Amino acid sequence: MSSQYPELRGYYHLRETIGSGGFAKVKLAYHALTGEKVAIKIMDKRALGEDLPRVKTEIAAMQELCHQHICKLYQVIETEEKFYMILEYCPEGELFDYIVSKDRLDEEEARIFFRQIVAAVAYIHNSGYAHRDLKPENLLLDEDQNLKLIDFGLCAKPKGGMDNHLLTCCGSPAYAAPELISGKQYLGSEADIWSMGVLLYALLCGYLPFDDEKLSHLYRKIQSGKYEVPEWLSEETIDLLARMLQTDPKRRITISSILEHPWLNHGFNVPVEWASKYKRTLDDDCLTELAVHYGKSRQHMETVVSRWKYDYLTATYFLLLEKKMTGRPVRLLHRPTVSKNTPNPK
Ligand SMILES: Cn1cc(Br)cc1C(=O)Nc1[nH]nc2c1CN(C(=O)N[C@H](CN1CCCC1)c1ccccc1)C21CC1
Repeated sequence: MSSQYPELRGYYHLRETIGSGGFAKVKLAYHALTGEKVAIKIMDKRALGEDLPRVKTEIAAMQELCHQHICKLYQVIETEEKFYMILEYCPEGELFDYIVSKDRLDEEEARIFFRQIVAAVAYIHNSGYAHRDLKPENLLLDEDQNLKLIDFGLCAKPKGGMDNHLLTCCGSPAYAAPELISGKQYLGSEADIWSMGVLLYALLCGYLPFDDEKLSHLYRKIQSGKYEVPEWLSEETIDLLARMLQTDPKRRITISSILEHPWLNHGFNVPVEWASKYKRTLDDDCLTELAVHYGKSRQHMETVVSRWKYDYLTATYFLLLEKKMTGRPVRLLHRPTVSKNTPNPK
């Protein structure tokens, strides 16, 4: 198998394919030095065609975005024919499948998830990005049922900041804002708020507010802004949904007002902590373990890690940090885990 992916040999031990889309596939793998599970998104450049810029967009965005509710990028490998993105592994799969398995979520459970989604989007917008493809398929669950946002291939970082308008129509139709499908100029942040409204509705109802087999009929429904309000929704829920699914983007609720909305804070006495929990400074224990492993000084490791080249060292640092944040020993495997195709050293 690794003969098919020679660039990964010795660094990652590949396992089964866990996802495959048009121009990409995602495989489970183990990072050799830490033994940690990762998800490797493998894209073939030829198959990508004119979608190639999307990959560069996604890589650039994910290198800048470091947040507890955004799927972490550890390493990027580019070869003649392929891109490899080594990403955080989320063992519980897509939020989409979770909603389907439960029909719909009750308010308490939906609120816990939605607070995490709002935290991720507030952080992205504050970093000057808009995701533009928010939907339950792009939200994965980790082992603690925490949400991780993925697929930044359609995200935008408007030049000159978030007040500059975008034009490209993208994302999934059922989650697309009226101004986006009418081909008008739009603000990525406002379009994201609309998609979050559709997402919240899907969490609480188990079906979409605007749906139709015929695309033209779906567009008409979205532009009407009319949707069915089931009797199990509370007043506060109905109020928040109405403010997010506001067809006029200039009257639509902003992310900062969502953070203060009664529904989001019902039963909580702390506001949503949307700032990144990742520190700017490098972690001492991780640097020390790296220094011991590579036989270099701690100072040298700090200098090299700080270059954030998203190479194997960046991945090893982040995965050591992951072990520390989840209360496990900050240790590298001195003899990397032997996989069936690692030849015994002579
Ligand atoms: C499905 N599943 C079930 C279990 Br259990 C774990 C998973 C799983 O996929 N876990 C997982 N961890 N980390 C990742 C994944 C999936 N995954 C993904 O990036 N998955 C996306 C899913 N997109 C949603 C809409 C279109 C495609 C993907 C993108 C291209 C090709 C295939 C899949 C990453 C790498 C970030």
